[in-house]
Amino acid sequence: MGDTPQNPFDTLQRRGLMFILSSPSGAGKTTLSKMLLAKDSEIKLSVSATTRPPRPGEIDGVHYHFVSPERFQQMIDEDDFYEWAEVFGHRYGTPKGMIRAALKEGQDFLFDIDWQGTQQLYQKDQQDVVRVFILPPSIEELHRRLQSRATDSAEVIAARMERARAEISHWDGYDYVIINDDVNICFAKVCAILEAERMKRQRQTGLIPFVRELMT
Ligand SMILES: Nc1ncnc2c1ncn2[C@@H]1O[C@H](COP(=O)(O)OP(=O)(O)OP(=O)(O)O)[C@@H](O)[C@H]1O
Ligand SMILES: Nc1nc2c(ncn2[C@@H]2O[C@H](COP(=O)(O)O)[C@@H](O)[C@H]2O)c(=O)[nH]1
Repeated sequence: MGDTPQNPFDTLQRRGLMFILSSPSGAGKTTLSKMLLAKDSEIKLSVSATTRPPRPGEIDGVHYHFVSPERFQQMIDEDDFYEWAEVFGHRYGTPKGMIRAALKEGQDFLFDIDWQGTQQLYQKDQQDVVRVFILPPSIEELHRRLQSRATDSAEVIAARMERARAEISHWDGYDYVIINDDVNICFAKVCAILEAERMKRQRQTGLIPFVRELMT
Protein backbone atom coordinates (compact mmCIF):
# COMPACT_ATOMS: atom_id res chain seq x y z
CA MET A 1 0.00 0.00 0.00
CA GLY A 2 3.01 2.24 -0.41
CA ASP A 3 3.47 2.87 3.33
CA THR A 4 6.47 0.65 3.98
CA PRO A 5 8.21 1.99 7.09
CA GLN A 6 11.64 3.45 6.47
CA ASN A 7 14.71 2.63 8.49
CA PRO A 8 15.11 5.69 10.76
CA PHE A 9 18.88 5.51 10.21
CA ASP A 10 18.23 6.42 6.58
CA THR A 11 16.18 9.51 7.20
CA LEU A 12 16.36 12.77 9.09
CA GLN A 13 12.60 12.72 9.56
CA ARG A 14 11.18 10.03 11.82
CA ARG A 15 7.73 8.73 11.02
CA GLY A 16 5.01 9.46 13.54
CA LEU A 17 4.01 6.96 16.21
CA MET A 18 0.74 5.08 15.91
CA PHE A 19 -0.18 5.01 19.59
CA ILE A 20 -3.08 2.63 20.16
CA LEU A 21 -5.32 2.58 23.24
CA SER A 22 -7.67 -0.42 23.36
CA SER A 23 -9.84 -1.82 26.11
CA PRO A 24 -13.11 -3.55 26.73
CA SER A 25 -15.92 -1.04 26.38
CA GLY A 26 -16.19 1.07 29.53
CA ALA A 27 -12.67 0.51 30.89
CA GLY A 28 -11.82 4.16 30.25
CA LYS A 29 -9.86 4.56 27.02
CA THR A 30 -11.97 7.47 25.77
CA THR A 31 -11.46 9.25 29.10
CA LEU A 32 -7.71 8.64 28.89
CA SER A 33 -7.60 9.68 25.24
CA LYS A 34 -9.25 13.01 26.06
CA MET A 35 -6.77 13.59 28.88
CA LEU A 36 -3.84 12.81 26.60
CA LEU A 37 -5.05 15.05 23.77
CA ALA A 38 -5.61 17.89 26.23
CA LYS A 39 -2.11 17.53 27.72
CA ASP A 40 0.06 16.66 24.74
CA SER A 41 -0.11 18.90 21.69
CA GLU A 42 2.32 16.64 19.81
CA ILE A 43 -0.27 13.91 19.29
CA LYS A 44 -3.51 14.04 17.32
CA LEU A 45 -6.54 11.79 17.40
CA SER A 46 -7.11 9.56 14.41
CA VAL A 47 -10.82 10.21 13.84
CA SER A 48 -12.53 6.96 12.86
CA ALA A 49 -15.48 6.57 10.55
CA THR A 50 -18.43 4.65 11.96
CA THR A 51 -21.93 3.58 11.05
CA ARG A 52 -22.93 3.89 14.75
CA PRO A 53 -25.30 6.78 15.50
CA PRO A 54 -23.79 9.65 17.54
CA ARG A 55 -24.14 9.65 21.32
CA PRO A 56 -25.31 12.84 23.00
CA GLY A 57 -22.47 15.37 22.82
CA GLU A 58 -20.55 13.59 20.06
CA ILE A 59 -19.66 15.87 17.15
CA ASP A 60 -19.31 14.70 13.55
CA GLY A 61 -15.70 15.07 12.42
CA VAL A 62 -14.42 15.50 15.99
CA HIS A 63 -15.27 12.26 17.80
CA TYR A 64 -16.12 10.21 14.72
CA HIS A 65 -17.04 10.67 11.10
CA PHE A 66 -20.62 9.40 11.27
CA VAL A 67 -21.44 7.80 7.93
CA SER A 68 -24.21 5.66 6.47
CA PRO A 69 -23.65 1.92 5.93
CA GLU A 70 -23.67 2.62 2.17
CA ARG A 71 -20.95 5.27 2.47
CA PHE A 72 -18.86 2.98 4.70
CA GLN A 73 -19.11 0.18 2.11
CA GLN A 74 -18.06 2.61 -0.60
CA MET A 75 -15.00 3.56 1.47
CA ILE A 76 -14.10 -0.14 1.82
CA ASP A 77 -14.53 -0.64 -1.94
CA GLU A 78 -12.31 2.36 -2.65
CA ASP A 79 -9.60 1.10 -0.25
CA ASP A 80 -9.95 4.20 1.92
CA PHE A 81 -9.27 2.41 5.25
CA TYR A 82 -6.04 1.43 6.98
CA GLU A 83 -8.17 -1.03 8.89
CA TRP A 84 -11.82 -1.59 9.68
CA ALA A 85 -13.86 -3.96 11.84
CA GLU A 86 -17.38 -4.72 12.93
CA VAL A 87 -17.96 -4.00 16.62
CA PHE A 88 -21.30 -4.27 18.46
CA GLY A 89 -23.15 -4.58 15.15
CA HIS A 90 -21.69 -1.40 13.66
CA ARG A 91 -18.72 -0.83 11.41
CA TYR A 92 -15.72 1.24 12.47
CA GLY A 93 -12.66 2.11 10.41
CA THR A 94 -9.51 4.22 10.30
CA PRO A 95 -9.55 6.40 7.18
CA LYS A 96 -6.18 6.73 5.47
CA GLY A 97 -6.84 10.25 4.20
CA MET A 98 -6.07 12.39 7.19
CA ILE A 99 -3.16 10.46 8.66
CA ARG A 100 -1.06 8.92 5.89
CA ALA A 101 0.90 12.00 4.85
CA ALA A 102 1.09 13.37 8.40
CA LEU A 103 2.60 10.12 9.74
CA LYS A 104 5.31 10.34 7.12
CA GLU A 105 6.07 13.87 8.29
CA GLY A 106 6.51 12.73 11.90
CA GLN A 107 3.08 13.52 13.36
CA ASP A 108 2.12 11.13 16.20
CA PHE A 109 -1.44 9.77 16.19
CA LEU A 110 -3.63 8.33 18.91
CA PHE A 111 -5.94 5.46 17.94
CA ASP A 112 -8.95 4.47 20.05
CA ILE A 113 -9.63 1.17 18.28
CA ASP A 114 -10.43 -2.43 19.16
CA TRP A 115 -8.17 -5.51 19.08
CA GLN A 116 -9.12 -6.36 15.49
CA GLY A 117 -7.99 -2.95 14.25
CA THR A 118 -4.88 -3.18 16.43
CA GLN A 119 -3.89 -6.47 14.80
CA GLN A 120 -4.45 -5.05 11.31
CA LEU A 121 -2.36 -1.91 11.98
CA TYR A 122 0.40 -3.96 13.58
CA GLN A 123 0.56 -6.32 10.60
CA LYS A 124 0.98 -3.31 8.32
CA ASP A 125 3.53 -1.37 10.38
CA GLN A 126 5.30 -3.08 13.29
CA GLN A 127 7.92 -0.35 13.58
CA ASP A 128 5.64 2.60 14.30
CA VAL A 129 2.78 0.94 16.19
CA VAL A 130 2.65 1.03 20.01
CA ARG A 131 -0.13 -1.10 21.48
CA VAL A 132 -1.54 -0.29 24.94
CA PHE A 133 -4.36 -2.28 26.51
CA ILE A 134 -6.40 -0.79 29.35
CA LEU A 135 -8.06 -3.16 31.82
CA PRO A 136 -10.69 -2.31 34.45
CA PRO A 137 -9.86 -3.28 38.06
CA SER A 138 -12.63 -5.92 37.90
CA ILE A 139 -15.56 -7.08 35.77
CA GLU A 140 -17.98 -5.67 38.36
CA GLU A 141 -16.34 -2.23 38.11
CA LEU A 142 -16.54 -2.39 34.30
CA HIS A 143 -20.30 -2.96 34.58
CA ARG A 144 -20.63 -0.12 37.05
CA ARG A 145 -18.77 2.28 34.73
CA LEU A 146 -20.93 1.41 31.74
CA GLN A 147 -24.04 2.03 33.84
CA SER A 148 -22.74 5.27 35.33
CA ARG A 149 -21.81 6.60 31.88
CA ALA A 150 -25.55 6.43 31.12
CA THR A 151 -25.13 6.53 27.35
CA ASP A 152 -26.34 3.02 26.54
CA SER A 153 -29.51 1.01 27.08
CA ALA A 154 -29.53 -2.05 29.36
CA GLU A 155 -29.43 -4.27 26.24
CA VAL A 156 -26.41 -2.44 24.82
CA ILE A 157 -24.64 -2.63 28.19
CA ALA A 158 -25.36 -6.37 28.39
CA ALA A 159 -23.91 -6.85 24.89
CA ARG A 160 -20.78 -4.85 25.81
CA MET A 161 -20.30 -6.91 28.99
CA GLU A 162 -20.73 -10.10 26.99
CA ARG A 163 -18.09 -8.98 24.51
CA ALA A 164 -15.71 -7.78 27.24
CA ARG A 165 -14.57 -11.32 28.01
CA ALA A 166 -13.63 -11.93 24.38
CA GLU A 167 -11.80 -8.61 24.18
CA ILE A 168 -9.86 -9.25 27.38
CA SER A 169 -8.72 -12.58 25.92
CA HIS A 170 -6.67 -10.56 23.40
CA TRP A 171 -4.68 -8.72 26.08
CA ASP A 172 -1.51 -10.64 25.19
CA GLY A 173 -1.54 -9.08 21.71
CA TYR A 174 -0.43 -5.76 23.25
CA ASP A 175 2.94 -4.26 24.18
CA TYR A 176 1.68 -2.72 27.45
CA VAL A 177 -1.18 -3.56 29.80
CA ILE A 178 -2.39 -1.05 32.41
CA ILE A 179 -5.14 -1.42 35.01
CA ASN A 180 -7.28 1.71 35.13
CA ASP A 181 -8.13 1.87 38.81
CA ASP A 182 -7.25 5.44 39.74
CA VAL A 183 -7.61 7.36 36.48
CA ASN A 184 -4.81 9.84 37.27
CA ILE A 185 -2.31 7.09 38.05
CA CYS A 186 -3.34 5.23 34.91
CA PHE A 187 -2.97 8.41 32.86
CA ALA A 188 0.53 9.00 34.23
CA LYS A 189 1.46 5.49 33.06
CA VAL A 190 0.05 6.14 29.59
CA CYS A 191 2.12 9.34 29.37
CA ALA A 192 5.25 7.53 30.57
CA ILE A 193 4.84 4.87 27.86
CA LEU A 194 4.38 7.49 25.16
CA GLU A 195 7.46 9.43 26.28
CA ALA A 196 9.57 6.27 26.51
CA GLU A 197 8.49 5.15 23.05
CA ARG A 198 9.39 8.54 21.59
CA MET A 199 12.84 8.28 23.15
CA LYS A 200 13.62 4.83 21.75
CA ARG A 201 17.02 4.86 20.12
CA GLN A 202 15.79 3.73 16.73
CA ARG A 203 13.34 6.63 16.65
CA GLN A 204 16.00 9.23 17.51
CA THR A 205 19.27 8.59 15.74
CA GLY A 206 18.30 10.24 12.48
CA LEU A 207 17.12 13.31 14.36
CA ILE A 208 20.34 14.16 16.19
CA PRO A 209 22.61 15.84 13.63
CA PHE A 210 25.89 15.66 15.55
CA VAL A 211 25.41 11.94 16.29
CA ARG A 212 24.68 11.35 12.64
CA GLU A 213 27.80 13.28 11.64
CA LEU A 214 29.95 11.24 14.04
CA MET A 215 28.60 8.05 12.49
CA THR A 216 29.33 9.00 8.87
N1 LIG B 1 -10.47 5.18 36.63
C1 LIG B 1 -11.79 5.41 36.57
N2 LIG B 1 -12.51 5.35 37.71
C2 LIG B 1 -13.86 5.55 37.67
N3 LIG B 1 -14.57 5.83 36.56
C3 LIG B 1 -13.89 5.89 35.40
C4 LIG B 1 -12.47 5.70 35.35
N4 LIG B 1 -12.08 5.82 34.06
C5 LIG B 1 -13.19 6.09 33.34
N5 LIG B 1 -14.28 6.14 34.15
C6 LIG B 1 -15.67 6.37 33.76
O1 LIG B 1 -16.15 5.14 33.18
C7 LIG B 1 -17.06 5.41 32.10
C8 LIG B 1 -16.52 4.70 30.83
O2 LIG B 1 -15.33 5.36 30.42
P1 LIG B 1 -15.01 5.60 28.87
O3 LIG B 1 -16.21 6.11 28.15
O4 LIG B 1 -13.77 6.40 28.83
O5 LIG B 1 -14.73 4.08 28.43
P2 LIG B 1 -14.32 3.47 27.00
O6 LIG B 1 -13.34 2.40 27.29
O7 LIG B 1 -13.87 4.55 26.10
O8 LIG B 1 -15.68 2.85 26.48
P3 LIG B 1 -16.19 2.65 24.94
O9 LIG B 1 -15.29 1.65 24.29
O10 LIG B 1 -17.58 2.14 25.11
O11 LIG B 1 -16.14 3.99 24.25
C9 LIG B 1 -17.15 6.91 31.97
O12 LIG B 1 -18.31 7.36 32.64
C10 LIG B 1 -15.87 7.42 32.67
O13 LIG B 1 -16.05 8.71 33.23
N1 LIG C 1 -11.15 -1.52 14.63
C1 LIG C 1 -11.63 -0.33 14.97
N2 LIG C 1 -12.27 -0.18 16.15
C2 LIG C 1 -12.72 1.05 16.47
C3 LIG C 1 -12.54 2.15 15.62
N3 LIG C 1 -13.10 3.24 16.21
C4 LIG C 1 -13.58 2.83 17.39
N4 LIG C 1 -13.35 1.50 17.55
C5 LIG C 1 -13.71 0.66 18.69
O1 LIG C 1 -15.09 0.35 18.65
C6 LIG C 1 -15.53 0.07 19.99
C7 LIG C 1 -16.83 0.77 20.28
O2 LIG C 1 -16.63 2.16 20.28
P1 LIG C 1 -17.81 3.12 20.79
O3 LIG C 1 -17.31 4.52 20.54
O4 LIG C 1 -19.03 2.79 19.99
O5 LIG C 1 -18.01 2.82 22.25
C8 LIG C 1 -14.40 0.50 20.93
O6 LIG C 1 -13.70 -0.68 21.33
C9 LIG C 1 -13.54 1.35 20.03
O7 LIG C 1 -12.18 1.33 20.45
C10 LIG C 1 -11.85 1.96 14.38
O8 LIG C 1 -11.65 2.87 13.58
N5 LIG C 1 -11.43 0.71 14.12
